Amino acid sequence: MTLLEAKNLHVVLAEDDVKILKGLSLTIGNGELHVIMGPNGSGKSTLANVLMGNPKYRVTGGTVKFMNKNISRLTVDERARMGMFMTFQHPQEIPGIRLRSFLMSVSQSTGSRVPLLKMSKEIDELSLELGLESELIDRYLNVGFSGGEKKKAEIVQMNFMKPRFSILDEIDSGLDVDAMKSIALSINRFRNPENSVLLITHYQRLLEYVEPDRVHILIDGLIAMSGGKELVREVEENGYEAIFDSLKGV
Ligand SMILES: Nc1ncnc2c1ncn2[C@@H]1O[C@H](COP(=O)(O)OP(=O)(O)OP(=O)(O)O)[C@@H](O)[C@H]1O
Repeated sequence: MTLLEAKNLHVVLAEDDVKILKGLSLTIGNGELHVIMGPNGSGKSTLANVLMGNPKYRVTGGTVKFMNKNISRLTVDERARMGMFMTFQHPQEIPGIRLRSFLMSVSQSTGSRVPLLKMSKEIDELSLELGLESELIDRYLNVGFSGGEKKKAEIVQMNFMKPRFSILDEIDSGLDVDAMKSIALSINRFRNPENSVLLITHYQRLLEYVEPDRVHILIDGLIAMSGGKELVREVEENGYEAIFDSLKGV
């Protein structure tokens, strides 16, 4: 069953009408993990932001459906309440908010009746699993965290909130080998037939541990090619030039 369907998406920057996505279509089924790769500036983060409803971007054509509902007019908050979640390429520092209390209050605001002690224990277990010091989950969110610690904190949030659809924007950037492996294993443990994931990455390394259902190459605002894991290897070996050339029939 389809979980997310973007059809013929045309997107510009809200402030100056610069075209970024130029007719992009993407369908993701329940339980599937899709990977998006592409050259710098091709529109990967824009796609992530548009799916999540960031008002910096204006959709000038096309539709986005989530769980069969047209969500094009919904706010970020409304999309999050429907089960959409996004991690950021550069997670922001949020002084005043601690990860543990933030997660517990989000959970309560969505009607969870799980006792606080049990929630707190789950947060500890998830952090331990990722090798994130428990001291960090009681510190202000991302304040003074290293790059890798910020990414791990994002994955703790995903695992705790259990969103139907997670967009992971360069979750692997700046990670050492061990951190990369623990994040990959955590994504694998998170996967189930109900939860879908869109993974944006530049590298093959994470995909040594995470098995994608589909890989898409985004070039100049469009999905230029889709396929299996072999596409990742092709990109790693030949770069995007070879894909450009094959599209032009060179
Ligand atoms: N908020 C913004 N302000 C100005 N330009 C933007 C903004 N967001 C995106 N762009 C421009 O849109 C294009 C696509 O950017 P985007 O960040 O989506 O690319 P990307 O594929 O994620 O790149 P990278 O691999 O470098 O992260 C780029 O030319 C970028 O400069």
